[in-house]
Amino acid sequence: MQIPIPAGLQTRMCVLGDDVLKDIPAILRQYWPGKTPKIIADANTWAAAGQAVQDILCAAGMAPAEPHIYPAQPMLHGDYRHVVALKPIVRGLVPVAVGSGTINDLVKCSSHEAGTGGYLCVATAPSVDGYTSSGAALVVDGFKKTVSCDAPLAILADNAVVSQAPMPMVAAGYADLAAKIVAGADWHIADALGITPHDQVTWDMVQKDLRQWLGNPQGILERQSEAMAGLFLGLAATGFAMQYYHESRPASGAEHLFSHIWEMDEIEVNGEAPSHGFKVAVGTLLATALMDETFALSADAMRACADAAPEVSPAERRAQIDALLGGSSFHVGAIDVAIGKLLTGAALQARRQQIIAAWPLMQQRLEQQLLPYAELRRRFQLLGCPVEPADIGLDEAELRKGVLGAAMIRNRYTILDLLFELGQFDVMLDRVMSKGYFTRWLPKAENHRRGL
Ligand SMILES: NC(=O)C1=CN([C@@H]2O[C@H](COP(=O)(O)OP(=O)(O)OC[C@H]3O[C@@H](n4cnc5c(N)ncnc54)[C@H](OP(=O)(O)O)[C@@H]3O)[C@@H](O)[C@H]2O)C=CC1
Ligand SMILES: O=C(CO)COP(=O)(O)O
Repeated sequence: MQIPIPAGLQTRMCVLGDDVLKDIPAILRQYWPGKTPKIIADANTWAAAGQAVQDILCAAGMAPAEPHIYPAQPMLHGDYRHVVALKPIVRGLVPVAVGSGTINDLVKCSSHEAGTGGYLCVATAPSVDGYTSSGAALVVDGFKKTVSCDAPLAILADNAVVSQAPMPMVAAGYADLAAKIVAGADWHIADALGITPHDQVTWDMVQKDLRQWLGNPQGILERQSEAMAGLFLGLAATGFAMQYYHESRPASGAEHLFSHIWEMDEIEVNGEAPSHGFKVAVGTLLATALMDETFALSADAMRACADAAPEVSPAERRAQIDALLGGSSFHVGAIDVAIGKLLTGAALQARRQQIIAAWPLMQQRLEQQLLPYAELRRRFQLLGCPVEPADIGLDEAELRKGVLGAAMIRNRYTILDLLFELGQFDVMLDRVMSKGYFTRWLPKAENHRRGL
């Protein structure tokens, strides 16, 4: 199946199908005539598809370079330091990324910076929406950000490989796709306030068929071909939306920001970092709960709460940032972002009025947009996604830190900014924590990381 590519994107082809790896030599000759391919994989993805691709290249007389294979352990992370190391390795060659989100991001960024004229991505799991996007989600000097870089020229996904990927990776992809529901709600909020207006073409790329792609979790659990294809198609379409929009707003809202804080804090469960999609699953439930609690209030009730809430001065905000993130590698970045977007005085009052005026519109849009919390949780549970903070190694303090810190690290207007500006951040967080949305946190005594 040729996955449709919106006009004007860098990506030239995206194929999901049976036995597609054999087409790789022809694709390489078409887009990179006369150049030498080099596979970048890790031990797991080498076994899943890398060796097969190398054999196909050799059999086709393409004389591929020696593959670059990362060990399976310690697990590879999307850290910019790997990009620095990879750049000289891929320079002058055609990089062929064989792997999932991390390998793809490392190859995407290093190919771009080494000027290879693009790269070929061979996806090995339906675990993320990043294959088709034009950014790489990387930790740069301790700060998780999306680094802008060219998208792959071609993406191939072989059914036999992606549909046999480990179920936790499939579930992670489902959660990354389900996150687009709540990320869309965040965009509705920003649009209703005139801060980030919708781009209809981008919006439709993600949201038009989203409920259909997500609608058969049982089929995904059973690895039914149509349901699996829908999952991959949805993730690919979302990546294309990021590529088209030139940033990740169509794919990410508060739920991703929570996940970034937890990733930067290197949370672990049983000694392993939970996957991107698993952190996003808990983030998606958390953001849904925050939105449900917030918009359960009428405009009048929210106005009364906001009127009684004191404003936060730059010095007070700075103290909050220092207290929460001081000593972490992302402290300085957070100061720039969070102080930069802080509203005070007349500007804050004007924003509060604007929010209250747009309240009925936001309520109506979010009611249509959001999946009920219980249904979202049921689907995640069915697929084996985490649904409780303890499932991804969070104690109560770390969960709170994710929410408070998420509001400090990105200049993207979400429910978190709205709550902060209304002076209702702590109130709504306390409600979510006390009303049974979550019941299992890691006991503080078991959290040995960083002396939390
Ligand atoms: N650029 C963007 O727009 C986006 C980027 N991301 C980023 O993607 C990263 C997460 O990617 P994700 O795919 O979840 O995880 P990883 O790429 O980190 O892979 C997790 C594990 O799965 C293994 N694996 C992959 N495919 C197979 C397979 N077919 N069979 C067996 N094992 C397999 C990998 O092996 P091995 O370790 O050997 O590779 C690895 O051990 C994060 O850094 C996230 O921020 C996420 C969304 C969007
Ligand atoms: O992970 C992403 C989308 O799934 C990228 O989003 P961010 O903008 O939060 O980095």
